[in-house]
Amino acid sequence: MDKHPMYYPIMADVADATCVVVGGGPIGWRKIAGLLDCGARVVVVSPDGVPALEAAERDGKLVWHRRRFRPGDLAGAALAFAATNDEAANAAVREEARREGVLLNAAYGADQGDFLVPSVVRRGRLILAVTTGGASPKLARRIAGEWERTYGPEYEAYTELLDRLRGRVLSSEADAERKLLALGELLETDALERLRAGAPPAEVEADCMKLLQSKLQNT
Ligand SMILES: C[C@@]1(CC(=O)O)C2=NC(=C\c3[nH]c(c(CCC(=O)O)c3CC(=O)O)Cc3[nH]c(c(CC(=O)O)c3CCC(=O)O)/C=C3\N/C(=C\2)[C@@H](CCC(=O)O)[C@]3(C)CC(=O)O)/[C@H]1CCC(=O)O
Ligand SMILES: NC(=O)c1ccc[n+]([C@@H]2O[C@H](COP(=O)([O-])OP(=O)(O)OC[C@H]3O[C@@H](n4cnc5c(N)ncnc54)[C@H](O)[C@@H]3O)[C@@H](O)[C@H]2O)c1
Repeated sequence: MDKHPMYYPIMADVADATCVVVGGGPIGWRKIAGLLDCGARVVVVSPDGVPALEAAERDGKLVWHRRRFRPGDLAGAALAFAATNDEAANAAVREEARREGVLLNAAYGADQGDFLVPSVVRRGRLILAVTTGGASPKLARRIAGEWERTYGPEYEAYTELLDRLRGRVLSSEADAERKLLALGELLETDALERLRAGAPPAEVEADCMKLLQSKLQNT
């Protein structure tokens, strides 16, 4: 078996980071759309592009240089994306990324870049991401599809509820041992089922807190 990279998974905050996407076809656009969703400053280099790219430029959402890639285009970039259909251009982007120390996503082949874009399910702050390391993007997509069904929209409110409850437990007056006990109970309530059934989050939170209070007080 070939040796594959031991990818180090991270969740990157790209808000206001300059991300250069080279190539404005459907694949380049998929990366651009994902970056815009995360608040990145997107710079596109491509002689032409899909209609959605035209619209995004018109709306002032990104900067688009309508020309072929040239050395210097990655200056100041935090991340770079090579998504052209031209082998020489993709290789030129790769060379410059190496030289400049810019992390590169190579849409044309997993082994050509520094990082991969996974398939993602978002439920607010809860983010599920999966990759096959380039073996089968379709399998990654399928697994994310399964997660879509398992982790429904209620998980967004549930995650926020857990965050608030956790904060309330940690900032309570109870001693450390009782806090730990209460934290251990956080996932043992019926909050998820109730949120799924449409109960108001504030009501669920109040009931959960009552339960946790008993752990914080009488042990
Ligand atoms: C997850 C996702 C994210 C995204 O792109 O945003 C993504 N590919 C997605 C879908 C997808 N891509 C392809 C198909 C057609 C079926 C097939 O070929 O299997 C489908 C299925 C579909 O569209 O349903 C074709 C394809 N993909 C790559 C190559 C080049 C090569 O491998 O040589 C070729 C052949 C091109 C050719 O024909 O020449 C390369 C990459 N694609 C990756 C990510 C990275 C590895 C991730 C991993 O292995 O897990 C990597 C290495 C680089 C990267 O782009 O980061 C996105 C799902 C989005 C979602 O979840 O909605
Ligand atoms: N990662 C993935 O999921 C995935 C899926 C399918 C294909 N791919 C790969 O991604 C590549 C792009 O796919 P696509 O469907 O968007 O292709 P496409 O041919 O529709 O678009 C390529 C874009 O690159 C631009 N381009 C060409 N030469 C350039 C240069 N020198 N400088 C800047 N821009 C240049 C073109 O003008 C065009 O806008 C494919 O060739 C394939 O290798 C990746």
